Amino acid sequence: MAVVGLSGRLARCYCLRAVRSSLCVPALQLHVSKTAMGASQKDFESAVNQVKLLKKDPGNEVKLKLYALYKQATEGPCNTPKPGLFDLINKAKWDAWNALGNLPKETARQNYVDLVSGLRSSSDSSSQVKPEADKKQAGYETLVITSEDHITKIMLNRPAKKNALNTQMYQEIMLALEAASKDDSTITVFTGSGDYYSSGNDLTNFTDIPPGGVEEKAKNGAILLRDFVDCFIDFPKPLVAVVNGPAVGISVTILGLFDLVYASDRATFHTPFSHLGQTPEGCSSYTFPKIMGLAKAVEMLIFGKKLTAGEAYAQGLVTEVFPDSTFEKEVWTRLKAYSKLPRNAMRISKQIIRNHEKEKLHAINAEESSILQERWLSDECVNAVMNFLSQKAKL
Ligand SMILES: CCCCC/C=C/CC(=O)SCCNC(=O)CCNC(=O)[C@H](O)C(C)(C)COP(=O)(O)OP(=O)(O)OC[C@H]1O[C@@H](n2cnc3c(N)ncnc32)[C@H](O)[C@@H]1OP(=O)(O)O
Repeated sequence: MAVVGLSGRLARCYCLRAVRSSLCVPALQLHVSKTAMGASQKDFESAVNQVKLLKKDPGNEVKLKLYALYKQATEGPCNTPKPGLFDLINKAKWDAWNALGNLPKETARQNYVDLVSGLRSSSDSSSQVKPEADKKQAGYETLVITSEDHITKIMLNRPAKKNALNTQMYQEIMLALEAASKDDSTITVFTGSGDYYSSGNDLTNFTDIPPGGVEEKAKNGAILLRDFVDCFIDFPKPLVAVVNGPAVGISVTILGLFDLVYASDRATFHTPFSHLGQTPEGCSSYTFPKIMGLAKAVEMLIFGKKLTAGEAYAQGLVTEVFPDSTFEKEVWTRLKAYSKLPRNAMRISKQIIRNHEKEKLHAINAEESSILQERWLSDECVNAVMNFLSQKAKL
């Protein structure tokens, strides 16, 4: 009976794809609307990315203009109810969008591109950034991104929170992957700052409830999760995880979508899904049994067994383990050598190795996200998250 009920809900969730662009944030809309329009859509997407990288804050008035043009370009004339008088920020956004009336989508797109281009030139000419500092990409708050030696390094940067992934970090990672897929690096590397690689999903993500209530929260979370994991499935260049310390939850599951996983001997790998009333994501319900065999995958994904780096290596999740004392030096020497290999050959080899599974992975990701959408509303999950938050005095 549960299965019948669930499949009905799954079917409803598939239908949600059609309205996805009206529910999610710009970064996600960017991801799903790529094929919708012609040539200038590319310029528009690139302008959307460039906004995130502006070196100078353009100020609220310009931000509202950008917001309004973005909405008009992607959704057309303002079509949402006017926010209440005291909802000041959303009302200002609504007013700006509504003021564009019936401006055609194409014109809005062009105006957006022009506005960003103006902002970029004034931002570039006014900034006096030294070449050394240019290695670090601006515009990210939860990540530190550097490009050097043909390697783009994406470092999770919330060390005080053990690099837990909050909504902003999910969105910034998607943008960073989009940019890295197009930059001139040959390989892309993820790592964590501080003592953790990542403590997984930020459990306070569950506390910020929108006006539509917990159902809307769960629906948006499932869309975000699905788009996030899709970015990893589709990433075209060799993707490397440099696991500098413990890894939990989604930061572990998506390792199955990486091409190399190097771990410090201090790293551990933990997926406490049942403990949290949750279920596997990141395609791990498929990749883990494939990588380590069903028995070991079940131990991790259902029973939450925490693996040491050595165990994760023995089970095929980790490519190689290094002593913590020499970890950084050894790994980066290795990666610098790999990054000099011919870019196209590596890219095409990855395609050959991964492409025949892509469709399957997308379907699995959709199913896992949809099941989690239901789980997040369950008493089991709510109680577990409340428990963590109250222990940490977040409530
Ligand atoms: C779009 C949604 C997609 C959702 C996808 C779903 C994914 C599923 C998962 O990822 S499940 C995994 C969820 N993660 C956890 O369950 C880990 C929770 N954290 C802990 O158990 C511990 O914090 C620890 C073991 C990671 C570290 O313990 P330690 O005692 O060393 O450190 P603290 O607990 O004091 O942590 C320091 C501060 O960091 C905060 N923090 C750590 N992890 C998280 C987290 N996952 N979410 C939110 N906050 C986290 C912790 O609260 C401390 O904050 P404080 O200093 O302000 O108290």
